[in-house]
Amino acid sequence: MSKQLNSVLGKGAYKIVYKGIDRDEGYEVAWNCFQTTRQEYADLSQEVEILKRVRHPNIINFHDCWFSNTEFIFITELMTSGTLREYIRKLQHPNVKIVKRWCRQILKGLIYLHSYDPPIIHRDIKCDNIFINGAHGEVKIGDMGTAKMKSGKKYTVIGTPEFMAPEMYEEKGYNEKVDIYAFGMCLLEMVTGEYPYSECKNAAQIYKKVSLGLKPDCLSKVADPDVLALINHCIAPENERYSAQEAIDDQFLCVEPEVVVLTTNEAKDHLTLQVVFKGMDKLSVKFEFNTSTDTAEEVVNEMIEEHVLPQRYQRFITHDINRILRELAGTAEKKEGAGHQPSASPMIQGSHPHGSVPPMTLDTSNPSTQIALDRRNSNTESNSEEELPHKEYSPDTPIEELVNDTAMAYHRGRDKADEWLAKLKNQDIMTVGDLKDLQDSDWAGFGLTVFASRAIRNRLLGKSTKRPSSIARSSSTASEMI
Ligand SMILES: Nc1ncnc2c1ncn2[C@@H]1O[C@H](COP(=O)(O)OP(=O)(O)OP(=O)(O)O)[C@@H](O)[C@H]1O
Repeated sequence: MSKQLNSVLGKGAYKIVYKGIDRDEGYEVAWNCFQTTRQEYADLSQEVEILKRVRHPNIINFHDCWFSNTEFIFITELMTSGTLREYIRKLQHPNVKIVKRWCRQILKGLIYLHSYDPPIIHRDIKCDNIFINGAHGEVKIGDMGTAKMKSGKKYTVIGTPEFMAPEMYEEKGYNEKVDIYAFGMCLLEMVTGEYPYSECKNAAQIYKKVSLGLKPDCLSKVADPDVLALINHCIAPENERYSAQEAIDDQFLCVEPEVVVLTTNEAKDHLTLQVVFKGMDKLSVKFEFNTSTDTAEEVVNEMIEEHVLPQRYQRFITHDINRILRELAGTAEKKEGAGHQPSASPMIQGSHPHGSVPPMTLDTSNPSTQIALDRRNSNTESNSEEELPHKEYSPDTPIEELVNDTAMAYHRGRDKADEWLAKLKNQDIMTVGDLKDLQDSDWAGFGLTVFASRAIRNRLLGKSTKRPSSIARSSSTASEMI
């Protein structure tokens, strides 16, 4: 149950938003008050049911709602750093990196909404409805589901004229692509700092321009051809317009991977490497590399075949692994010249690095979803499940039992089991019952590798997939997430 606090977070044309506190959990929330009648509230029951089911890291969470007096009150996640619009004004011209980050997050939210059957259409995407949590630069879509509440009120147009696709003005009906049109206008505002169609004095003028197919004046100020192309794909006529997935796959938003060295063994011939996708904090692909037997080309091809990496990064990642191997070889030679180390052969494309390892980028900032690819040369771990007898776990079985059985089934040592346990316990998972009925997104939040998640789930569900790391079929491969 939440309690309203007196501080006003903001006022819009339709609602006042206060800060509130969730009395049970102790966290702060946004307390939204929307003037309505009991009948209108009752008419919204279907929308409310949908909103309660919507759960995505890039969409503001809807917690609870009720009718009181003349108000529809709904409690949502609190965002601490204001709206994207305020940020754009503050930063003047946000740099391209930030713009890409924002866009990817907004589009991930839209991909999620549009993947419902029938698709959930936001209908009022604009920079004032996109919120930021400054500390992590997290971006979330807000003002969900209010389009229907607002219809029939004194402002009859649903949406905001500047961001409304031409088909929204017509009587013919529209689909989820109206959100992509509005996203295109948001991107335009992000890169120019101007509200689209600011040359128009009122909604009627905007309507006239939009229905004549005239683009906003500030579009001519977009200098970057990639940005311009993406905006144009988003604000194109409905039948030519990008879907949310096509927009995120656009060249401008393509993420740039980088390969980093995580660990090496003492002989320096077994490396643990990681492909990190810049700007995609939660995604990385970790894999073993044996410099005696592997080549960058082979390893990358293998990961592409397993659908762990998208084909389009083949050249880039191969090149980056070879760069690392050359750097290792270079350091080895230097050391050799200085007489500190035994001789080292030049180490290009999989020859032997016997020299010492140079200081390399060690990315420890990325604890979350890692795809641990235990490749064929890994001499420590294997992914094939041993035929441990199937076991039914009752809900009150301590989580230790399930995790230890899983580790044993997949030949993982005590250390691994302890690492998995710590992560689960950190999220208050104490018994097998706590794991039942969890959604994919809950599992992703544990910070376990995809391998560990799948292995534990398989064990829990009594599945023997033989290859829990069969990343091609996993729900969060790089290729699906990028
Ligand atoms: N979840 C939230 N966390 C923090 N502040 C919020 C949140 N939701 C809304 N606000 C604040 O309240 C203000 C009013 O909310 P909002 O703009 O959604 O109202 P509205 O009446 O639906 O809007 P509009 O006039 O755009 O139709 C926002 O500008 C923002 O400052």
